[in-house]
Amino acid sequence: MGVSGSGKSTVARALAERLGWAFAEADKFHPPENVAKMQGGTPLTDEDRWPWLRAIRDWLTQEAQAGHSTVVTCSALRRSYRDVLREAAGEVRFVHLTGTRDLLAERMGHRQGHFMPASLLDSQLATLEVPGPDEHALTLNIGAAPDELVREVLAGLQLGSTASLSSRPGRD
Ligand SMILES: Nc1ncnc2c1ncn2[C@@H]1O[C@H](COP(=O)(O)OP(=O)(O)OP(=O)(O)O)[C@@H](O)[C@H]1O
Ligand SMILES: O=C(O)[C@H](O)[C@@H](O)[C@H](O)[C@H](O)CO
Repeated sequence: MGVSGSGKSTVARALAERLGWAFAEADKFHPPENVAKMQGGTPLTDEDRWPWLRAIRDWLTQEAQAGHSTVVTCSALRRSYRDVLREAAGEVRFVHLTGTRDLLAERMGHRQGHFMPASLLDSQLATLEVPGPDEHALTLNIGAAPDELVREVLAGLQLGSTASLSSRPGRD
C-alpha cells in the first residue's frame, strides 16, 4: 500500500518473484471509467473505489482458496478500504511504502507511460490514512533501493523463500 509513485509495483513485483507467489496489480482491476478519470486529473471517490476494492478482495480469496499465497499492489489509502481487503480469505498483511512528498513527486515525474498524473499526488496524500498500530502494517521508507526494501519485507513479515503467511514458524 501507499500513495501513487511510492514504488508498490516495483517492490511488489520483485517480492512476488522472490517468494514465487501469485502477483496482481490493483490498477488492473479498475474499470476503464476509473482509469479515464484519474488520467484526466480527477481523484476517485469512495463510490468509484468500493467495487474496485471488492474485486481485489475477491481475487485474493480465490487465490487463497486455491492454496496460493499472493502479493497485490493497492494504494489502500483509507482504513475502510483496507477493511474491505481484510475480508479476503486467509491472512492479509499490509506493507506501507512511505516517503517525502518531494521524493514521490520526483519519482512520479520521471515515470514514463503511466496513466496517473503527478498532479494527483496531493489528493493521494490528503486521502491517506496511515495504518494504526492495531493494523500491524510494516512501514518502510522508500529512500532505500528496491532490493533492500524486498529484504526488509521478508524480514519484517518473517517470510522465507518457501513461506506463506499462514505457515510462519510460531503460528498455529
Ligand atoms: N526504491 C526505489 N528506488 C528508486 N526508484 C524507485 C524505487 N521504487 C520505485 N522507483 C521508481 O519510482 C517510480 C514509481 O514506482 P512505481 O511505479 O513502482 O510506484 P507505484 O506505487 O506502483 O505507483 P502507482 O500507484 O502510481 O502505480 C518508478 O519509475 C520506479 O522505477
Ligand atoms: O485509490 C486510488 O486513488 C487509486 O488506486 C490510485 O492510487 C491508482 O490506482 C494508482 O496508485 C495509480 O497507479
